[in-house]
Amino acid sequence: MAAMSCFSLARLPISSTSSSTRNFSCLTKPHSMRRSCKIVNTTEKLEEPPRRSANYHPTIWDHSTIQSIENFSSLKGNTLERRRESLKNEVKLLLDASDDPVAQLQLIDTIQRLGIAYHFDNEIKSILDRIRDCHFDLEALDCVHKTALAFRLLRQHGYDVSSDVFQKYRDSQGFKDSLTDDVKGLLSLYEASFLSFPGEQLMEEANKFSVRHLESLTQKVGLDIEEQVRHSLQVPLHRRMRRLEAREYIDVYQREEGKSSVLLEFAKVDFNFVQIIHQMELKELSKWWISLNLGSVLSFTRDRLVENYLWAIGFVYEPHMSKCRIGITKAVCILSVIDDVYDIYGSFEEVEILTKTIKSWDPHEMRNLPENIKLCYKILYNFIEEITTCTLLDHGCNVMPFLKEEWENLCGAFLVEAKWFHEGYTPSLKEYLKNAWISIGGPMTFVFAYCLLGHTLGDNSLNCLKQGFDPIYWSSLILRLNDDLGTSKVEMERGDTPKPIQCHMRETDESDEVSREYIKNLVDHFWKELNQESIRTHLPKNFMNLVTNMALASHCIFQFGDGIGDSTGITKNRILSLFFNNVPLE
Ligand SMILES: CC(C)=CCC/C(C)=C/CC/C(C)=C/COP(=O)(O)OP(=O)(O)O
Repeated sequence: MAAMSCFSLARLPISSTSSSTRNFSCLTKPHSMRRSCKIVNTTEKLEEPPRRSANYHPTIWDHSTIQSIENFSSLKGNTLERRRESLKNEVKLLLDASDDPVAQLQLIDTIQRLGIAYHFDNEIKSILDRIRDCHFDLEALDCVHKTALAFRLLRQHGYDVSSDVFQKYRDSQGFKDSLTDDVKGLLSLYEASFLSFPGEQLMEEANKFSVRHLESLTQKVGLDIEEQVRHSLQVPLHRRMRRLEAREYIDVYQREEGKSSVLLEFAKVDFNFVQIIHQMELKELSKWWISLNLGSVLSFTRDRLVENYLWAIGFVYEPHMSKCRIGITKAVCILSVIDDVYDIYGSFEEVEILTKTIKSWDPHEMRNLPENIKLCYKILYNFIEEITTCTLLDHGCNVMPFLKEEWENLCGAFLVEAKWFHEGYTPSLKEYLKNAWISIGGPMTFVFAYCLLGHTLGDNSLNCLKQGFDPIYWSSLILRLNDDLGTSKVEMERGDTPKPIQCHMRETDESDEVSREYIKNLVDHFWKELNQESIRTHLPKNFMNLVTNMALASHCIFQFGDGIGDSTGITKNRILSLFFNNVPLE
C-alpha cells in the first residue's frame, strides 16, 4: 500500500460567501472587450476587474423534487427485481436456442439496441468467438443486409474483419444498381459504413452510395422504416448514446411484427429497474451539489448537475457502475465551473494565479484571489482527495499524483486559450487542436473513470493507461469538435477564443458554411481513427467502451446546438424520458 504520508488527505474547509464576494457584479460586456486587471502588489487583493457573464439560464431542475423521489432502498428482492431475474434467464435461453449465425447476430443486435446486452457479455462473446473460429464465411452470405450486419457487429466487438466482404456487391461501376430496391440492405450497409478505418475507400463508397439512395427513397416502405431511415441519416447507430437508444428503440421494437415478447418485457423491466438506481444516484449527487455552497459562483457558471449526470449516463449507464458514474458527474460539474472561471469570469491575471495554484497545489498561492474563485479551487482539491481516498481504500494504491497531473494539464490548456483570447490571437487549426483535445477535459475524465471503474488497480495501472493513450486522443478530439460545432456561435458572440471553424476560415478564406462542413468531415475522420484504435488497443474492453461512449455522447449532447448551456429544449425532454418517466408496463 502506498504510504499515507506521501499526500495530504485533509480537506479544505468550504466557508460561506464572504461579503466582498457578494459585491461582485456580473456585467455583460460587448464581445470585443478584453479582460484586464492590475495586480496592486503581491499581498493585497487584486483590483476588481470588469466581469463578464454568459447569461446562462438557472437550473431547470428543482433539488427538493429530486430529493423527494421515492426511496427505493428496498429495491433488492422486490417484485420488479424478481421479474427481471426470471426474464433474464429466459433471454439467455433465446441466445442459446439458435445455431444459425445470422439469427444469432440479429438477436445480438436487437439485445444491444434494447440496452440489455450488458447482462449477456459472456454469451455474446462466445457466440462471436464461435462465428470467428468457425471461419463463418461472410463472403458467402447472400444478401447485403446480412453481410453488413455481421461486419458491423464483429468490428464493433473488436474483431478484425476486412471490408473486402463487400466486394461481391460491386461491379465495375461501383455498388450494384440492384441494391437500390433493398431498403433494409441499404440501411444496414449505411450503418456498417460508420465502422470504417482510415483509408478504406470501399467503405467511403458504401457510405456515399447508401446515403444517396436512402435520401431519395421513392418506394413505399411503411412509416416505421421511413422513420428509422430518417433517424439513421441524422445519427447512425454507431454514434447514438446507448441509454437513449434503448429508450427510443423499446417503442420502435414494440411495434415490430416479429418481436419477441420476452425480449420486449425484459427490456422494459430492466429499463425501469436501472432508472430507479439512476434516481438514487441523482439524489446523492443533488445532496453533494447543495453541500458545495456554490451561491457565490452560480452567478457566472453553469448550474447543470442533472445535465452533467446525462453526460455520465452517456458514458456508462450499467447499474453496477454507480461509483464511476457519480465520480464522473462530479468531475464534469467541477470542470464546467472551472472552465467558466477561465472563459468568462476571471481576469487573465486571476486565471494565471489559479493555474499556478493548481500546479503547486498550495492554497496559499491564491491568497489574492476573490473568495468565489478560491471556492472553486477548494471544491476541486476536496474532490481529488475524495477520489484518492476511495481508490486507496479499494485498491491500496495512491492515484493522487495522476489525478493532480491531469488537472494541471487541463488548467494549463485552459490558460493557453485564455491567453489567446487576452491577446486577440487566432491560432492555426493545428495549433488549436493540439491544445483543445486536452482543454475539453477528455483525458482528465478518463483518468478519473479508470480509477473508478471497479477493475483491479495497481501502482503501475495508470502508467499503462498513458501508453495506450491513442483511443483517448481520438475520442477527445471528437468530443472537442462536436462541442465547438454546437457551442461556437454563441461563444463567439459572447467573446471567446477562436474556435476551429474560425481558425479554418482564417487559414483558408472559406465561408462559415464550408468551414463547418470541413470540421464535420474531420469528425468523420477521427471516428475512423478511433474505430481502428479500438481494435488495436490493449486497454481493457470495458474501459475501451467508455472511450467510445464519450465520443458518441458528444453527438447526442451537441446534436442541436449547446445542449448543456441551453438545456431547456431537447435535453430537458431526454432527461425526463431517461430519469423521471418510466416505461409503461402492460
Ligand atoms: C461522456 C462523458 C462523461 C463526457 C464528459 C465529457 C466532458 C469532459 C465534457 C465536458 C463538458 C464541458 C463542461 C465542456 C466545456 O464546455 P464549453 O463548451 O464551455 O468548452 P470550451 O470552453 O472549451 O469551449
